[in-house]
Amino acid sequence: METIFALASAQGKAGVAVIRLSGPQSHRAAKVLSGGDLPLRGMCLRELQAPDGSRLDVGLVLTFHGPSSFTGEDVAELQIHGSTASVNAVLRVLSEMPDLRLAEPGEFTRRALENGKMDLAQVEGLADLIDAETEAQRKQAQTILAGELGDLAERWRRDLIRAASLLEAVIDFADEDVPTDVSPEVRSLVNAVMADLEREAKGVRIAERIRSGFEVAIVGPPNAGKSTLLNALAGREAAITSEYAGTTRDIIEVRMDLAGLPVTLLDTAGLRETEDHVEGLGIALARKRAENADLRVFLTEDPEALGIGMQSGDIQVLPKSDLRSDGTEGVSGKTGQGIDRLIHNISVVLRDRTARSGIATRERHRVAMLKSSAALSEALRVLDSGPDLYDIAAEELRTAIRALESLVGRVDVENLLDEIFASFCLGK
Ligand SMILES: Nc1nc2c(ncn2[C@@H]2O[C@H](COP(=O)(O)OP(=O)(O)OP(=O)(O)O)[C@@H](O)[C@H]2O)c(=O)[nH]1
Ligand SMILES: [K+]
Ligand SMILES: [Mg+2]
Repeated sequence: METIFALASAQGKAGVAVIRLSGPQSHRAAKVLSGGDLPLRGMCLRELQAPDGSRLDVGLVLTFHGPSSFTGEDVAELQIHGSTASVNAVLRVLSEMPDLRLAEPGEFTRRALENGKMDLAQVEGLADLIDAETEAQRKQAQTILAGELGDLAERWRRDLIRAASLLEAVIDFADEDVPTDVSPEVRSLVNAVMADLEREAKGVRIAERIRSGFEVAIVGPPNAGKSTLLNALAGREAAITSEYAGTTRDIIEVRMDLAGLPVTLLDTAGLRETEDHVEGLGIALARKRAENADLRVFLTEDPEALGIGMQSGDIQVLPKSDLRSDGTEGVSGKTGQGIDRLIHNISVVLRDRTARSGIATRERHRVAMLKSSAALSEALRVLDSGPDLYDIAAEELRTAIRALESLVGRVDVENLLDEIFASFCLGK
């Protein structure tokens, strides 16, 4: 096994930079760099030296012994000053050592997977955690990283193995009198797993939204103040505003953290009948994107006039509240009046939806769970034909079990690994 190394912290200036090494030569390399023996375990402060004895930097050297390390191999970490030049100097010396090479993106984590330190779902959770920008994303990633999907899959797997073994007992003793009818217990085990699988599969859509962000479209007639509102929500001049009706034509997208939720706000063209060809194109685009968004904010007194249906959870809010003297509630992008309440109302609707997400987070998980569920439903159907077809039902159960095993990467995932690890950053 080769020893790999990489900068584990972010590129660029920082207080501290962490260089990580993993593999059989990692401790020896750290020892050569620090010019002397290292304590058997733990951490020490050392001067790091180039082969000619010149000083590279002073830093902390940490050693971990496999299998009690992130990768499961011997690991060393060098915490040095977070300077681009210091990091490059240490990386250069490492790259000149025999048997050491720069790690590929995700290679440390890949070794952790191969050494059984984490399952495939946890690897995905780790990737999500590193990408997490909002509180909702962080929490979702932590659940997966903690191994909860793996635990759930293991519970389902155990129940299905029990169901299959009940059937197999009948098959094995087909010539003898098997006193009890096993099918009620098999049915009940299978039905319970199927119900779980279907609930989890449904939650994936929401979980994916938490990962990629909810789209919230601002719609209204021209000059309602949509772009001004978008800018106020985003806290910057993302869209052009003017007194000219028909200013916005393209969709303006702003990614933001809205009360801990990842949201992409969409500003759209004002909706009206128009003779202007280009404005008409903008309006068609606005309708399409708004209808497909997760939530619409209708900035208007008359939503019906816009020709887009309000969907469940959609929010209507009156524009330019600063111009209203009648005390009605509304929002003003100009003065900021009502903005906090609008943010609150949007977050309540979205948070209510996030409560419906389960533990599974990815399309890959959904496909595996539906495949498993389809095999289970086939098993139940075959079961109706009585003990003669129990072997076929048992085979369907095994298909369902294999689909669940792919969730955590026990089977059928070789071709997936390159794709998953390619999305990792260097040094992870
Ligand atoms: N008094 C007041 N004026 C506003 C408010 N919001 C926007 N305006 C003004 O109304 C005009 C239109 O604002 P925009 O934000 O461009 O409106 P829009 O809905 O994006 O318009 P289109 O893109 O043309 O559909 C501008 O002159 C803004 O300064 C508000 O809350 N109060
Ligand atoms: K305008
Ligand atoms: Mg606009």
